[in-house]
Parts: sequence; structure tokens; C-alpha cells
Amino acid sequence: MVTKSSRQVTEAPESASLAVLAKLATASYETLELELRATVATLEAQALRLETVIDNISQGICFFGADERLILSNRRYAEIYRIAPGRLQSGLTLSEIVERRVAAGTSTMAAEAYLALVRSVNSGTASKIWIAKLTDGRTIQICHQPMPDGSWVATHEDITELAANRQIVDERISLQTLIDWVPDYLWVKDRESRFVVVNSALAADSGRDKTRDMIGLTDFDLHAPELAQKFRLIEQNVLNSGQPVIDEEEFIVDASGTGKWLSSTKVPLRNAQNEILGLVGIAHDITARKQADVLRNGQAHILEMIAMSAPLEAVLDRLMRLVESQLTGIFGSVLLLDKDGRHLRHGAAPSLAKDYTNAIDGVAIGPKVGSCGTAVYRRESVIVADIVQDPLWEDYRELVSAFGYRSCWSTPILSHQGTVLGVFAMYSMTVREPAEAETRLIDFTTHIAGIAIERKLAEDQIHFMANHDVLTGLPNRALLEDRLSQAILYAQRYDRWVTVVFIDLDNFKLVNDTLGHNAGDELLKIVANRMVECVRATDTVVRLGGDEFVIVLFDQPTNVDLISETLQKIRTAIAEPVHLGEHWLRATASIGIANYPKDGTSTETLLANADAAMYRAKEFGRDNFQFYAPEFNLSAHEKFVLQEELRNALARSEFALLYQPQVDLRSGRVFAVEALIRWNHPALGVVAPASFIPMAEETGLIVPIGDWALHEACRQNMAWQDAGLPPMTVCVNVSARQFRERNLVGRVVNALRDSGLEARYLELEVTESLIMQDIELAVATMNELQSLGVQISIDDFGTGYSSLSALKTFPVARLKIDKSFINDVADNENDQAVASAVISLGQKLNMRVIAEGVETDDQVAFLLKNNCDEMQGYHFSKPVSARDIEKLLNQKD
Ligand SMILES: Nc1nc2c(ncn2[C@@H]2O[C@@H]3COP(=O)(O)O[C@H]4[C@@H](O)[C@H](n5cnc6c(=O)[nH]c(N)nc65)O[C@@H]4COP(=O)(O)O[C@H]3[C@H]2O)c(=O)[nH]1
Repeated sequence: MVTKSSRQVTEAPESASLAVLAKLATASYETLELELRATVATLEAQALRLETVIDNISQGICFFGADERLILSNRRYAEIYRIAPGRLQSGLTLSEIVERRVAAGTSTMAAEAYLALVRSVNSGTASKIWIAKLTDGRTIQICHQPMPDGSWVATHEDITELAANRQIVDERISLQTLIDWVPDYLWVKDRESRFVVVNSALAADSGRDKTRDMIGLTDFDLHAPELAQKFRLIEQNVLNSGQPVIDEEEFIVDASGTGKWLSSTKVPLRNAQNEILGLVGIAHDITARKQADVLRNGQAHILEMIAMSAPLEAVLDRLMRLVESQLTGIFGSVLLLDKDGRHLRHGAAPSLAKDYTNAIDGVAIGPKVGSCGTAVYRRESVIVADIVQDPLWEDYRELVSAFGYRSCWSTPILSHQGTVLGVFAMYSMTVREPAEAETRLIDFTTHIAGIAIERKLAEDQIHFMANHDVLTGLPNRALLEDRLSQAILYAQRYDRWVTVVFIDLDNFKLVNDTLGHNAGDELLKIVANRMVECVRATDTVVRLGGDEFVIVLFDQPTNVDLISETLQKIRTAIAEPVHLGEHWLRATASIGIANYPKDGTSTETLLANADAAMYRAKEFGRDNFQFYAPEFNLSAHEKFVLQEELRNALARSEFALLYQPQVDLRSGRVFAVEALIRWNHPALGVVAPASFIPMAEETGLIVPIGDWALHEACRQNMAWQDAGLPPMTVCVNVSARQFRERNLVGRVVNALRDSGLEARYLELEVTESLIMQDIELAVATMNELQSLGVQISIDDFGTGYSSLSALKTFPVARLKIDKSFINDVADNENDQAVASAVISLGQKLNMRVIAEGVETDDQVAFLLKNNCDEMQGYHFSKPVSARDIEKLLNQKD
């Protein structure tokens, strides 16, 4: 429907009006009327056709005059603006039409604004197209064409649907933009596993410039066939089962060759009918997390290795591999500080060139020794970004350039106390400095390496301590068995001997007791060193504990004489004078020897037999060596039996005293005898005091035994006097244990009273060490004894190391030079020095001096020459029975 007035129809179009006027001039009225009617009919038909056409155009059309009144509009226009056709007649003003639109809810803006807009467009000549959003939500595209006479025509098109379609397109564009922003990989694949949609991250890492370059590709175009096949199987499973795969961890190598760990989720893609069209995938790069996991697990593993005492090389190797797994293009190295503290030794460098690690093994520490040597020297990190340029590498540039290393960052490895244990280095083939992550890794690595090295050092120390004696540094008993077994195996194979030497220092306890433990320790260290110096590197010197040593002489000749030479050497070395503080002393040793295979074939037997031989050496008066003989074991057995039987010996009256004369050197007159105890064992015969006195001391039996000896000696001396022999002194040994007994003085008084012997004919022999154990108490006791009239002499003088100042205070009548100094006094200068010093000391202190163990004329000559007063020894007489003393004295008379 096109709305119009009849006037409008007759007046239009102009060309038709001119034709009518022409005909009017030439035709009659009737003709004219007929023609006119025909023309009108034609025109009306034309107008109807035009009206029909306009009404059926899909766009709304409106034609306004310059007076802003509607000339015509079509049906679509009324429809668009929801105005009833009857209410949109010609002649309405634009303003009225706008009011109707407002009422119909199809306005675009406020009426005034709309009128202003139209007028403004009309003020120009150019057409204008704009989109109007109606209040009911529809979108109208308006094309406005102003006419020169001020009228205008406009088309109005409802493009709501079109606009919506455009939005879909826009949304698609936005979605791609959106997924391109996502750093994870996003993709859609069809049922054939072809990429349909991918985001930029995936395209870029797949080596494609544009996302569309990926469309249609499959994993076989991107990955190795095995990996692509694996992905295909997983995806086919998702498509067939409809079950998604969530957070599956996958390892890929991207187009740049970088390995990546991904956590992938693949979900089936369904349409509205729930049919599976393909799948949607998303993959998140978890390489950093994986690396952190690897680092954490690696760290735990390494700490476990350390805790399980894995070899240090293995721990450091694992640590270097862990570091290298975290970084690209980095080669780790650990160098360890050498024992000398001046060089660096190879620790671990699994990825550095072997020739290079060999070349730097043992490199010195210094102010200009590459990165590592300098870092340890400075005790701080040394970062060399470019080895070629850095002066620190000047001396090593040629070496390193052959391997292509360009940067080296070294950090000292410190113990928890801050001492340098080694150095950790990161090498790379490029010129660069460490990144923050690398610096963190350096800190971590040096810390762990420090723990591992420190632990190893502690273990070495523990192992050393478990196998060595702390004081002397010699192997201990634990190592002895091992070394001896090896020596035996060698001897078995090559038909040689092994010599086991058991050494016990004589009178060592005295050193400890008199000079203190420090002096004792010092003596042990000196003696230990001397013994080590006497033997070959293949031999083993072991300290068993206390003053006991064992030497295993490896690969020995099957000739006892040759072995004796070595033993003599050891003995002489031990006996060299030792300077301890202000004292000079000479250590002697009792040495027992057992040889493989003669004296035993097992370690236990050899050690036991060498020990037995050593005891025999002690029994022979110390300071000598004894080769094992089978009967020695009987002695050991005897000792055990003795210990049991000793307890009953007193009751069975099995003890007896022998007496050894003491003579004046010049006159040869016997002025005293020393009482020496013997045990007449019913089965074993006469047992020497050396075999049971120590045992008696240990068990405390020395007190009653010593008491018996005291009574017996006094009784015998009185008996001699009663028998008419000239009165003489009897000397009785008093052991430390006896001396410590509170009532020693009382016991002496009893012995004198019971025997009737005058106190002046009794002399008590005490040892130097006994006095030195508690000088005050000893001096007090000695004073008491002296006040009784009993004399005191110091036995074994020279071995007890009493100081001169202390000696002055002792109420002592005589000094006895120990027989170990007399043995070799004729030839040994040291012994001569000691003996003459004791003699002159006695003279200065107004004490008599007696030499014991005098056997030879030479010894007598020496003593005479040095003005010694008295002597005792086999030279004059061995210890003999009381009856023999009587005979001897009668003979002399
Ligand atoms: N090679 C050699 N030896 C000589 C010579 N002259 C003496 N002797 C030995 O030297 C030892 C001297 O006694 P001692 O130093 O007091 O050493 C004594 C003494 O410490 C202790 N002893 C002996 N009798 C008693 C005692 O009744 N009570 C205590 N407590 N100890 C005693 O036993 C030790 C050993 O006594 P004996 O075996 O009798 O050994 C004695 C004696 O037989 C000699 O020229 N050459």
C-alpha cells in the first residue's frame, strides 16, 4: 500500500501533463474526454503498479517534502516502526511521525535529537547511512538522501539478523584472539586427529608462523613417529570411549629442539546431538615444575646417598648430573682440596672432557689460577664470563681453548666451620655470567657438596680412628689382624716367614706415675716413631694399648740370625735416651718373637705365642728379647694356675727367702743381705718373684706375703746374730701396695718385736716410683720408719725420674743403681753417664750408693773408678739360702 492524495496522482508525472495539454488544443472535447479517461486509467494502472512495487520492497521507504511533511511511505516503513498503516498518512509532519514511533516503542533516540539529526543531514547534499538501535532492540540501517529542494527520501532496513551474524563473526575473531593470548597449547582436532583450531603458542612451538598453517596437520607432521603414534592412540581412545584424559604428563621436543614436559588434558568435542565430532586439547608446560621435582628428588636421593655412606665420587657425580639436568649447556665440576692444602684434586666432572679434567687434576691454589684455583685462594666466588679475555686464565688459556670452554664460574665449597673443602665450577661454551636461577643452583650445589665432603672426611677420620691409635697414629689391634693375615698369605705363597714381635716397654708405668701422663704420652710417641723408622714400609708397627706394641715384619728370611739383627736395631732405637722436659731417660723393652710358620700359622696363635715370649723376656729381667719356644705356653698356663694357688701358698708355707750379699766395693766385706722371696711350688718347683709378685699385688695377697717376708727376714737376721755371726743389715723389699697399707709401720714394729731384731739391722727397699706416687705420704711414712731406727733405700734408682729437689727431702740412707744401667756400663756411654751421675748425686746428698746386678770385673772396675761404695750381684754371689749365707760369712771370716 502506498498512501497518496488524488491531486498528487493527477499532477504527476509532469511529462504526462504536457501531453494532455497538447491534445486539448487539437481534439474535440469528447475525444479529449475519452482520451483523458484512457490516460487516467493508464496512469492509475501505472501508479498502482508503482505502489505495489514500492509496497513490496523489503526496505522501508519514506519521502518527505521540504516542509517536513510526509509525501509517501511504504508498508515496510510502517511495519518497521510498528505504526498502523492508517496512522501514517501523507501530510503528517516528521515530528508527528516521530511521536507515533515513540508511542510504538520504535524510536531510536529522543524526538528532538532525532529531528535535529535529520535536519542536520538535510542541510547538506551528501547521503548519509547510519545504524539506529531501536528501543525494542532491533537494528535499523537508514540511508538518507537529501534533495536540492529541501525534500528528502530515506530507506530503512531492519538489519537486526545481519548484525547478529556479524557478532558471531566478531566473536569468532575474539575467540581466536583470546586463545592466542593463552600461553598453554590449545587445539581442536577432528575425528581423524587433524588440527582444526590451534592457538599461537602451539603453532609457534611447532615451528609455524600462522595458526592457520597448522590446520589439517597431524602429530605425525610435528613429532617423531613413535611419539605421534602414542598421541594418536590416546586421542583415538578419547574419541571412541568418550572419556577424557586429564593431566596426562607427556614429554615432547619442540621445533627448536627444546625438551618440554607437558600436562595434557584431552576432552571429546560433542555437537548438539551429543555426537563426538573431535576433541579439544589443552597442554600446560610443566617443565619448570618437573625440573623442580627432579631437583627435589635428586636432592633427596643425594642426601640419602650421603646418609648411606655411598662413595664420595658417586655422590659428587650424581650431584653434577643433577645440576646439569637443570640447566642447558652447563658442565659441572668439583675439585677437592688435597691433604696438603695447596692443590686441588679431581672430585667429579661427568660431562667435562676427560683430557681436560686430567690436565687440571692437582692444579695449585693461587691468586691467578683460572677460576677454581683463584676461588679457593680468595675463599670467594670467581665468575669468569669470558675465559679468553680474563687475566686469571692467562696461564691456562691455551689448555682450555682446546676444549672450547668460554665461561667458568667457581665457588669454594666450605665446611660448616668455614674451612675450604674444595671448589664447585660451572663451565659453559658461551660467554656469559650466571643467571639468577644458576646462582641459586650454585648455592644449593656447594652446600650439598660441602655436606658430602665433610661427611666423607668425618668417616675417614672415624675409620682412621677405628683402625689407628690416636696418640701415636700407628695402626691399632683392629688393623693388626688384617695386616698379619695378609703377611701370612704372602708368606704362604712365596715360602717366606712372617715375624711377629711383641714389645712391652719396661717400667713405663713409672714414667706416667712420676712425670705425669703427658710425659708418658710423649715417650710413647717418640718410641713409636723410632720403631717405625727401624722397619720397612711394608712392615707394620701397631700399638695395642698402654705400653704394648706389635711389629709385623713382612716377607722375612727363614734365618733367625737375620731376624735378630732387625730386633737388635729396634731394641737399640728404643733405648736411645729420651729428653722429657727437664729429664733424660732411657726406655728399655721386653720383646717376644714368634715366627710364621714355625711358631704358628694363624694370626691368633702367632700373637699369643709372641706375647708368651714377651712375658718370658720380662721374667728374664726385662730389657731383652726372647724367641718363642713351645714350653712358654706352659708358663702361661702356669700363671693361671699360680694365680689360683697363690692364695693357698701362705697357709701351706710354700714361701722361702733367699739372701743375696751386699758387699763393700773396696773392702769386699759383706755388710748386708737382700732378702729375695721364692715360692716353692709343690709341682712347679721354685717360682721366681717376677712371676707372682705382680699377681700378688693385683690380688692384694702381697700384703700378707710381704708381712711374712718381713717377719721371716727379721727372724733370720736375729738367728744369724744369735748364731754368732757379725751383725749385718737385712734388706726387705716393700711393694707399693704394702707401702700404702696404713699400718705398715705397725707391722714393722711387730716384726722387730717378734724377732727381737734391732731396728738398725733392718733396711726397707722401696722403689722410686712408689715414693713418687704420693710423695707427702711416702716421706711421712719414711720419717716414721726412720724414727724407729729402720733404714730406707731406694731400689731401681735411675728409672723413677725423681727430681733432685724432691730427693733431698727423702729420709733415705742408700740409693741403688738399677741393674739395667749396670748391664752395659763397661761399654755404653749413656749407662756410664747415668751410673756416675747417680754415684755423685748420692755423695752430694750424703747417701750411700750401691750398684746392683754386678756380674763382671769390668763393671767392678768402672764402679771403683767412679767411687761407688757398694755392690750386689752375681759377681760376688747369687741369692742363696740362709744356711749358705752362714757358710759364706764363715768362709770370709
Ligand atoms: N741378672 C742378674 N740379676 C741379678 C744379679 N744380682 C741380683 N740379681 C737379681 O736382681 C734382683 C734384685 O732384686 P730387686 O731389684 O729388688 O727386684 C726384686 C724385687 O723387686 C722383687 N722381690 C723379691 N723379693 C721380694 C719380696 O720379698 N717382696 C717384694 N715386695 N718384692 C720382692 O722381685 C724382684 C726380682 O727378684 P729376683 O728374681 O730375686 O731378682 C733379684 C736378683 O736375683 C746379677 O748380677 N745379674
